[in-house]
Formats: sequence, structure tokens, C-alpha cells
Amino acid sequence: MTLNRTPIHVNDAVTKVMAESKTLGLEKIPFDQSNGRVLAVDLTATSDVPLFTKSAMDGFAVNSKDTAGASKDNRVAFKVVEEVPAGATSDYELKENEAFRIMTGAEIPKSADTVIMFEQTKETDHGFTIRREFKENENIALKGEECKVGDVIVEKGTTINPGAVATFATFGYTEVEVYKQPVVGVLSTGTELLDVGDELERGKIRNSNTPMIMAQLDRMGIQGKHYKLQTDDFDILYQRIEEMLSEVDAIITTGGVSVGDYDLLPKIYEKLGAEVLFNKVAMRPGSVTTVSVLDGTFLFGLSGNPSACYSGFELFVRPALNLMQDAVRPFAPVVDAILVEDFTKPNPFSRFIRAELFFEEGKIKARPSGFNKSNAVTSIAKSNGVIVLPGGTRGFTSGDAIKVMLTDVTTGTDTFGVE
Ligand SMILES: Nc1nc2c(c(=O)[nH]1)N[C@H]1C(S)=C(S)[C@@H](COP(=O)(O)OP(=O)(O)OC[C@H]3O[C@@H](n4cnc5c(N)ncnc54)[C@H](O)[C@@H]3O)O[C@H]1N2
Ligand code: MOO
Ligand SMILES: [Mg+2]
Repeated sequence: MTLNRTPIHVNDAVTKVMAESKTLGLEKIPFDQSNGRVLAVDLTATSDVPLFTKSAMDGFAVNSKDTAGASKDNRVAFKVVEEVPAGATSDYELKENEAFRIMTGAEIPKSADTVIMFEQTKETDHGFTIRREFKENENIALKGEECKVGDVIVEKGTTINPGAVATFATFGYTEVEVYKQPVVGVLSTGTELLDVGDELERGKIRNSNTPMIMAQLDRMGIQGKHYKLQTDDFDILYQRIEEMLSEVDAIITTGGVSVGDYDLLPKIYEKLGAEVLFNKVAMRPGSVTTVSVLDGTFLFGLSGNPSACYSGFELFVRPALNLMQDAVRPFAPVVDAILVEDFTKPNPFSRFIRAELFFEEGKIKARPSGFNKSNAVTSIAKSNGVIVLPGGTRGFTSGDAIKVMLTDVTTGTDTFGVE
């Protein structure tokens, strides 16, 4: 079979995938299981934070007027009349030069308006002395200074992080409404493939793509559905994919997507009647990456070569699955960096290189993370980003300005930053 494959720019390919990404509805889940999920509604503050005016330090709460005139040579003395640990309150009315012994987090009694830290006092038998004046509200956190009842505290479309979980807890949201996560099936194809626990045999290799993709999904907070390895047999593979279509919202296959005699995925998409969004991308590696859609279900046909498979996931699968949850920041951020090694190959197409990036002298620097052909696997282990070299460029040398996609960060961005 001769396939007509017209390469499209990686940006156009991403745009096509994003245009097909549809949400799957909402669900309520316990707030403490929501990390990594996408919030479906604006959540508002149910109380002021701080809830009450409180001490920000361990020390003494006094009336600032009583500190007037205090200096090194004229220490002013206070008498401690009550203790207010965190969790306690007091309605005692301070008289002149009286003080509460107060701890961080405790409500400031009405008759006090400033807090003196222990370190700023000299303790006496019944109190302490100070050597300077204190103004109103020193070392005090005021009621509502962070937010007020009704303020939007976490916006719809936010990917929930540990700080959002803390915020839900603060306001008593025991459940939160989030977008449903897509159920994602992962299937590696290839008669040459063995399971991880298998002994190696002549002509065969272990399947590293399925576990890698399961881990890439896991990094996004999605638990993938692992399907059994599949030999390159048309009827069995067709049946397996039909079965998967009835069970999942997106299918990720690896291998069998190029033009070889046993690359069966293109024929399977055709027989299924799936709409092929693209089957060739002007990029290296992973040029054969194919994405199709059938009745709203994605079929991501990633290359069998591990490095191409990895990049294909990060470029297309990750933003699509994020957008299926209506995330406002579905893309991995792409940042400016300095290349610290020569990369002399020409780049007729966009090139994505698994990379080690690090910070030095306030700059982000990056270098390829080892052996970097499409079939490489160990360099993926050493990478924490992907260098992006635009198509139509010649070799790059150490010191050149480049872009790097931050594949290892969990907070995304709202634009696909690859040029
Ligand atoms: N005549 C042409 N041949 C090839 C072309 C081309 O344009 N014309 N493209 C090459 C490029 S580039 C790539 S990338 C590969 C893509 O191949 P497939 O996606 O069809 O993948 P397979 O043929 O099944 O496997 C390729 C390679 O990867 C190994 N592999 C496969 N699955 C796994 C796995 N789960 N874990 C580890 N390794 C895996 C497989 O053994 C092969 O070595 O096609 C080129 N050919
Ligand atoms: O398109 Mo392939 O992924 O270069 O090896
Ligand atoms: Mg092949």
C-alpha cells in the first residue's frame, strides 16, 4: 500500500489535536484526592483570611500608646497580666503598661494593638522592659488581609496543586468539582517485543514504551490502562483496538505506524473509518507520528522508537489530555536557554532533543542528555527537558541561544511555545 504522507508543521499538528479535544463532563471528588485534577468551577472564600486579627510572633501584646518615649536610656516597663496561647482568646481590658504574653496565631485581644517579640524585650520578675517605641499593628496579621469572603480563591480551569489543596482545606471545601479525566489505554505493538520480566532472545527486545508512557501519564496524574503487548497481526490488532475503543476515551499505541510491511496502524485507521488528522509531522524524531479520531476518541499512533515515542507524547498527548479536562494551561512551558555543547547536525525539520537542563549564573543552560538518536532510551532517563531547534536551521554551537521545553514541571502554560 502506498500512503500519501504530507508532512505538516508541528504547530499545525498541535492545533489540529487541540481542536479535537473535548471535555467529558464533571464529577465531585474528595478535596484531598484532587491534586493534579482540573477545577471545574471558580471557588470563593467562605470566610476572611486571616479569620481574626492575630499575632504573627511569639511575644507580648500591648497598647502601642504605652510604648511612647521608650528608648535605650529610658526603658519602659510592662506587667504581664494574662497569657494567650494560640487557640485561646481574652476579653481582658489592659490597663496602662499592662501586657498579654501572647503566642503566634493567637487572637489579639481588643485592648492591644501591637506585638513586641520576645527578642525585643528584657524580662523582669513580673514582666519586661523595652528600649523602643512600637507602632500600631507591628507583628500583627490583620483579619482579611489575605482575602475576604466572596473573593475567588482558585479559578476554574486551574490544575490543582498542593497549595490549592491547602486552600480548599482552609475554606472547608471537603469536596470539589473537577473535570472527568480521560480513560487512556496504552498498547505497544511489535512481534519483536518481550515483557520486562522475560529473558532476552535472539532478535527480540523488551518493551520499554508501555511502561514509559504509563509513567508519563502518571506524571500528569492520570492512571493509564495497560493493555497486553500485541504482535503485528492485522486481525488480532484490529479486534484489540475495537475492544479498546469501547473501553477508553483515548488510545495510545506505539510502533507499527511507519511504512514497513508490518506497520499495520495506518491500515487499521482506514478500516475503522477513523479521521486521520495527520500522519507525518515535519519533525525529528517522530516524523511518522499519526493522530486520528473516531467518534470523539483519540487514537495517538506514536512511533515505536523510544525517543520519538517520548517526544510524541509530550508534544501531542499531554496537551490534548490536559485540554480534555479544560485545563487553561495545557502546554509544557518553553523557555530561553543557552546551549552548552555543539550540535552540528542541520535541522531541515523541527528537532526535539532530550536534554539535561540546569541553572548557572542566573541562566538556564542545556545540553543533549547523551546518545540521542530516535531509538535511544537511556538519554531519556538523563533528561529533564527537551531542546527545541526550529526547522530550517543549520548547526548550533555552544553559547547559542535556544529554547527548551520543560517536560518535568507540573505547572503548565496557556500557549504552545514552540516556534
Ligand atoms: N522506509 C522507511 N522506513 C522508516 C521510516 C521512513 O520514513 N521510511 N521512518 C523511520 C522512522 S524515522 C521511524 S521513527 C520508525 C518508526 O517506526 P514505527 O513507528 O513503525 O515503529 P516500529 O517499526 O514498530 O518500531 C521501530 C523501532 O522501535 C522499536 N520498538 C517498537 N516498539 C517498542 C517498544 N514498545 N519498546 C521498545 N522499543 C520498541 C522497534 O523494535 C524498532 O526498532 O520507522 C523508520 N523506518
Ligand atoms: O521519525 Mo523517526 O522518529 O526520526 O526516528
Ligand atoms: Mg515500523
